[in-house]
Amino acid sequence: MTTEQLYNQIQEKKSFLCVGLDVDLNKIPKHLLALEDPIFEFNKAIIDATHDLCVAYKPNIAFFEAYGMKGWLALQKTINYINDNYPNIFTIADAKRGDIGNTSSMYAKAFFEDLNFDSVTVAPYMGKDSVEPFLAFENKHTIMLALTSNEGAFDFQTLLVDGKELYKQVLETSKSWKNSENLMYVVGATKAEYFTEVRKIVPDSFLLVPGVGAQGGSLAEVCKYGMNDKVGLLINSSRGIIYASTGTDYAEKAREEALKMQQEMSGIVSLKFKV
Ligand SMILES: O=C(O)c1cc(=O)[nH]c(=O)n1[C@@H]1O[C@H](COP(=O)(O)O)[C@@H](O)[C@H]1O
Repeated sequence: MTTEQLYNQIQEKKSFLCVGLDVDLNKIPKHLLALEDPIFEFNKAIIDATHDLCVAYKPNIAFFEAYGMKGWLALQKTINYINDNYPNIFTIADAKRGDIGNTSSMYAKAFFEDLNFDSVTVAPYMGKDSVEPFLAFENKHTIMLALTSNEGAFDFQTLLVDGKELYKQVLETSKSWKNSENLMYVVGATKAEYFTEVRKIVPDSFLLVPGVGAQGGSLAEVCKYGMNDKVGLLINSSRGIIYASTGTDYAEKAREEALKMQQEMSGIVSLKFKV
């Protein structure tokens, strides 16, 4: 998918919501556990209930890998279900990969070719040759961690290197990499005050913004400081949407939560573009 197609979808749906699929068998409604593939059945119901309100889905790979072969099969069924039924929706494999070049190439193949995701999250710690193999794929996107939503972000990401915070160095340096137009960046919603600085370095890039909902970040604040001319944001909520209810009405309640976010986004988009 191209960023233009993603932007068109944002305009059409008046939404820049990404629903995170972080499926934990201890948290999903108990009646699903009797089914052959509870993870997929849970995802399918959430996707069917929210697809018109969001522009992206982000399965977090850890939540599938934790269940071994069954989990990986559920991941494959989930991505195929989205691609077959809602092909306009942007898909993010939240895998936070990155390794020496030839290994990164295999990670990229796994998520872009075998599973056919539109994007994958990547950690920048190993530098240029660990990220460029992901960037080589046309119309696929590499979402690199810049400033994360967790407390530990302050351990390294904001340390000064040559008088500049490390996350700023990461953003700046990555712009010189081959095919850097295929980069997007993760910036946590819990750090809204940093978005102004981020936008000075990457004014046009899409930012994946986790941390609203369960982690307490504010959608309005992120939009105030982080939005660009083309919105340029994908705001993720996982637990706040998918675990809105633990009863048989879980999909309905997930829709209600997604709708609340979409309505807030619709107001912001309409105001910004005066539509
Ligand atoms: O890359 C991510 O998606 C990510 C980066 C980050 O800085 N913080 C963060 O929470 N995430 C992911 O975003 C999701 C947030 O989930 P909730 O807090 O339940 O909305 C989880 O899948 C996290 O792994």
